[in-house]
Amino acid sequence: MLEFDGLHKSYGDHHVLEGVGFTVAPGSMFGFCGANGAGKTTTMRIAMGLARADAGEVRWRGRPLDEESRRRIGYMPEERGLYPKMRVGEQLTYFARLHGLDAAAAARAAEEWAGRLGLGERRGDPVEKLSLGNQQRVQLAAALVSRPEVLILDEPFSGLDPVGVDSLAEALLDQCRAGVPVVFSSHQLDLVERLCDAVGILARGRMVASGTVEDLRRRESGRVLRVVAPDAVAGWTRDVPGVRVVSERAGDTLLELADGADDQAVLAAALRTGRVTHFAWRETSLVELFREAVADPAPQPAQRAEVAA
Ligand SMILES: Nc1ncnc2c1ncn2[C@@H]1O[C@H](COP(=O)(O)OP(=O)(O)OP(=O)(O)O)[C@@H](O)[C@H]1O
Repeated sequence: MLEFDGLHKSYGDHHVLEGVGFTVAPGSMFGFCGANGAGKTTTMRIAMGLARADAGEVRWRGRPLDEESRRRIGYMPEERGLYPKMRVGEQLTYFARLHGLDAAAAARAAEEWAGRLGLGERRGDPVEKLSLGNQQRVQLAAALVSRPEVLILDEPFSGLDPVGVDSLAEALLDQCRAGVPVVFSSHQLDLVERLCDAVGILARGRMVASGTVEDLRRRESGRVLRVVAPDAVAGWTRDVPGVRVVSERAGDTLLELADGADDQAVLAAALRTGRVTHFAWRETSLVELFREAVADPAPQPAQRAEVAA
């Protein structure tokens, strides 16, 4: 297990992390989400020893990470760290050697990863001559080239075109299948939903939601039903208890049902308006779950009074 346990970090009086914790099992892909400035990079930098936690620790296989175990982690920093004038192939070989591969194994791994990430023909080019997206691929290859036991990647998909996204996604899924735990941060929630078997959402210095996307859906406060009844007029659900209208347009209605509200009573009310052409629970997207999780909690009455005073 890769365990992030009770991480606290402040810069001056700014509490960035206030007890962040999550675990990533071998062979699983963890999507680390949160608004800009939520603390994702800080969390990853602490894991890599580039920032010091005020409290808490990160463990791999039950032991706190140290310099030695970090050499077995493939890390892709947000601020990217390539040598612009060095050729792609040399650079990858260099990173592989830094992580302990011998010269022949490093050269083989560099060639393999350049090929797998679509950089085969660019091996002889200096990095600075590559487009940003291709530099991104080199950075990822640099994280993979040492056959890491763990992958920690800070926004690896940003700036990639759809083909780049697919080749990176395939490479990461391969790593997972080989038993590597993968953590990556991303604002591309559709991608996180597609690739990750677990997701964590960071807000206000804590993980406000974590689990599988299915878990998060189950924990959601209400369930959303879509009903299309072309002849219905606005307010047709008025008499059904526990139902809140989310949106209503030309007979196409989204409804949030409180726990215990009767969906069959909704159907009966819809049928009283005429034809019903669609009646189904709607799957909440990760984007909606994210919005709900990071929304500021409503202030308590006492706090409201303070604000008003
Ligand atoms: N060295 C530092 N000194 C002071 N404040 C810092 C430092 N590093 C990070 N911060 C602050 O910590 C907070 C969290 O930053 P961090 O980069 O970890 O967020 P993030 O979730 O990765 O954001 P993004 O999605 O925008 O990359 C921000 O408010 C940032 O300004």
